[in-house]
Formats: sequence, C-alpha cells, structure tokens
Amino acid sequence: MAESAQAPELVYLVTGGCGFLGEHVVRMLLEREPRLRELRIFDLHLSPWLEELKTGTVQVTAIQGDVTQAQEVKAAVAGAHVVIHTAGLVDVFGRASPETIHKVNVWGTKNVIEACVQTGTQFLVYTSSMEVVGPNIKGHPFYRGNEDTPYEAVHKHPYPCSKALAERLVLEANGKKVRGGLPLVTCALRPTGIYGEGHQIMRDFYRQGLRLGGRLFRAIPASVEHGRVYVGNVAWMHVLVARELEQRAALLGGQVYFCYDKSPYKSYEDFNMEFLGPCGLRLVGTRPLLPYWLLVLLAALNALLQWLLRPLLLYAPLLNPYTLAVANTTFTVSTNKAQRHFGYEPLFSWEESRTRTILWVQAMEGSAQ
Ligand SMILES: NC(=O)C1=CN([C@@H]2O[C@H](COP(=O)(O)OP(=O)(O)OC[C@H]3O[C@@H](n4cnc5c(N)ncnc54)[C@H](O)[C@@H]3O)[C@@H](O)[C@H]2O)C=CC1
Ligand SMILES: C[C@@H](CO)CCC[C@@H](C)[C@H]1CC[C@H]2[C@@H]3[C@H](O)CC4=CC(=O)CC[C@]4(C)[C@H]3CC[C@]12C
Repeated sequence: MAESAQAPELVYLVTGGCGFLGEHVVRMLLEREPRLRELRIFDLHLSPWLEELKTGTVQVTAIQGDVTQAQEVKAAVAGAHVVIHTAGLVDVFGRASPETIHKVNVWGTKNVIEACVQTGTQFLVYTSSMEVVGPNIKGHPFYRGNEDTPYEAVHKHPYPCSKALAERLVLEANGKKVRGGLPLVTCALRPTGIYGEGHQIMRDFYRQGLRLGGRLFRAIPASVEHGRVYVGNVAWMHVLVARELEQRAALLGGQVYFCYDKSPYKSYEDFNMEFLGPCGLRLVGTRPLLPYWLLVLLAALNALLQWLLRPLLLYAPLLNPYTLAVANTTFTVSTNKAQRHFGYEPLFSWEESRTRTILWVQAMEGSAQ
C-alpha cells in the first residue's frame, strides 16, 4: 500500500457500515482516503442513505450479510486490502440473549479473521470498547488511565465478555500468515462512550426529557467521571490507523488504543446536558434526587420484571444493575498513545463536536426549542 500518485487502488471493507459508528467511518473514508478505489459496506441491515454515496468516483458496494455466516463474510472480504470490523451487537439492556451477543461479537469476529487469513487480506482494524477493561463489577474507579494502567478487568455481563474475547482473538491473530504467505496485521481501538450525530441513547434521553416536561432528573453524582469521545474522532482514528498499518506494521500490529479527544471529563448525565441543555432540557438537582440504595433497588426490580415478563413481552429499560454500575463508576482515559504511534490528532475540536451534536439533536422531530 505504498503512497503513490497513481490511480486509487485500495479496496476497503467496513463491517457494520450502516451503524452509528460505521456510517461515520464510511463517510470519513470517502472524504479522507484518497487511495480508495472501492468501498464495501457489509451490514445485516442496509440503510437507504447508501444510495446517495454511489454517485461519487469511489465504487461503493453495499453487501447485505451476517457476520455469523462464515461464507458471507469470506465472499465480502475476498479481494479487500483492509477490513474495518465495527459490526457488533451493542446490548447492555437485555434485549438480546447472551448467546446471540456471543455469536455476533465473538463468532462474527472469528469469521472476519478467518476470512482475512483464507483470502489473503492483510490489514484488520477491530472496533473494541473501553468495556473490555472496565468498569469492573467491583466498581473500582479507572481515573484518567491509559493503555498500560493496571486495572482488574472482571467481566460478568455478556456484552463486555464478548468484546474482551473478540479483542483477544484479533490481537492473537496478529502475525498469522494469510493466503500468499504475508503476515496479518491487526489492531484494536477501544472507544469510551461514543456520542454525536446518530447516537440512539442520546435520542432516548432527549425524548424522555420531552415527555417529562423538559426535565431530566439527576441520578448520578456529578463527581463520577465517565469517558466520552466524539463519533467523528473515533471514525478518524479508524481511518488513520488503517492507513498506517502497513507502513508501521511492526509498531502498530497487535496493539490496543483507547479512542480519545478533547471532550471534557464529566458525569454521564452532565455530559449529555452539554447537548440537551441547549435544546431546551434541564437537569433537575445538583445532587442525585434518589438515594443510591433506592436506585439499586429500582435497577434490581427492572431486572426482575424483565425476567418475569420475558415470555410475554420485551421489557428493556435503560436502568438495570449493569448500566447503573457503569454510569456510577468513574472510568476516564488520558493517553497519547495513538498520537505517538500513528500521528492521531482529533479532527474535531470539543466545540465543533458539541455544535454538531447539538444541531443534530435540534433537528430531531419535536425539538423543545
Ligand atoms: N456506542 C458506543 O458507545 C460504543 C460502541 N463500541 C463498538 O463500536 C461498534 C459499533 O457500535 P455502534 O455503532 O454504537 O452500534 P450500532 O448498533 O449502531 O452498529 C452496529 C452495526 O452492526 C450491524 N450488525 C449487527 N449484527 C450484525 C451481524 N450479525 N452481521 C452484520 N452486521 C451486524 C448492525 O446492523 C449495525 O449497523 C461495536 O462493535 C461496538 O461494540 C465501542 C465503544 C463504545
Ligand atoms: C442510571 C441512568 C440514570 O440517568 C443512566 C443510565 C445510562 C446508561 C444507559 C449508560 C451509562 C454509560 C453507558 C455505557 C458506556 O458509555 C460504555 C459503553 C461502551 C460500549 O462499548 C457500548 C455502550 C456502553 C456500554 C454504554 C451503554 C449505555 C450506558 C450504560
């Protein structure tokens, strides 16, 4: 993949390319990867906006497929130079079964690795998550840590378990010989909580606030820091690391990188108010309105109701014991590893990230403004 002034030659595959992050990665590649000849977008559900991308100079190939189906993955990977594997089942609310989460996130990743090996694709970027590290079930804070900070990673929930297993598979595959005899070069990016245009949970909070007369009620102390990163910067990191994998294979291969930018350290709720505030919502209370023990009880009650109602309907509220523990445990990163290893600088400043997200919330139907 050496730099050349010749015609664009590279074929990229983005799995999960129609998801929240995947869409940003796809658009970023089209805007900022001049060597792109063909962009393959592989997803279980193809979005209508893909059509508008097909009018440019890069060949955009939409592939409806399932990462759990090895043959479908292999067919999509064949002939690609780089795979960016963002597809995953992001579920911490109990919507999907643990088996399904494992199947999509672990087997799906196994299939992607195997497809690279069998077809001769040499470069693989995996979207991992902060969740492979923590917060752990013991509630230990991870305060502005980096990739080398010691932390007791203990997973019980199916989602972090699956992401940790999948990440390990990706890192262990680094150096494996692919078809043709060259070594596979892999790395994993670990975003903290991603925000920005298209963020479903932000949408849910906004709608909930509207239903409650323009108010949200503080549940988490303002002192609990939760790491957040803008989706455009996460996408940019993917594009950049994918570009650099060949040139710096020895340094980047088998490495993990937290995704970070200049977003401020705040609690989950205070951070959301940076966007929801300018859209007419307010967060009631300088301290949590309910005592923590009551929240724990409500979360447990939600878990019980989910279990009881499962034969009849899917009850999957935002609050459950796991989401409460994650929201209520400090987990923030402070690192420059991506800058040192592959020259990453955030493409979007905090102000720009904030403005873009606010504009997106305001454009939502039924804006409180
Ligand atoms: N949203 C967040 O805050 C964070 C997300 N991540 C990771 O980023 C990646 C993308 O997440 P989001 O964009 O937030 O989720 P998303 O749900 O918006 O996107 C995931 C995409 O994968 C596709 N997909 C799911 N199952 C599939 C299957 N069996 N075969 C093919 N495609 C399938 C979905 O259709 C969807 O388009 C995931 O791997 C997730 O674990 C990591 C850290 C934070
Ligand atoms: C207690 C509630 C009171 O308002 C707030 C509940 C908020 C939760 C739904 C979110 C708090 C933290 C989020 C997670 C975090 O950002 C890390 C994540 C990384 C991922 O890879 C996937 C998403 C998530 C688990 C994210 C999910 C939503 C929260 C638990």
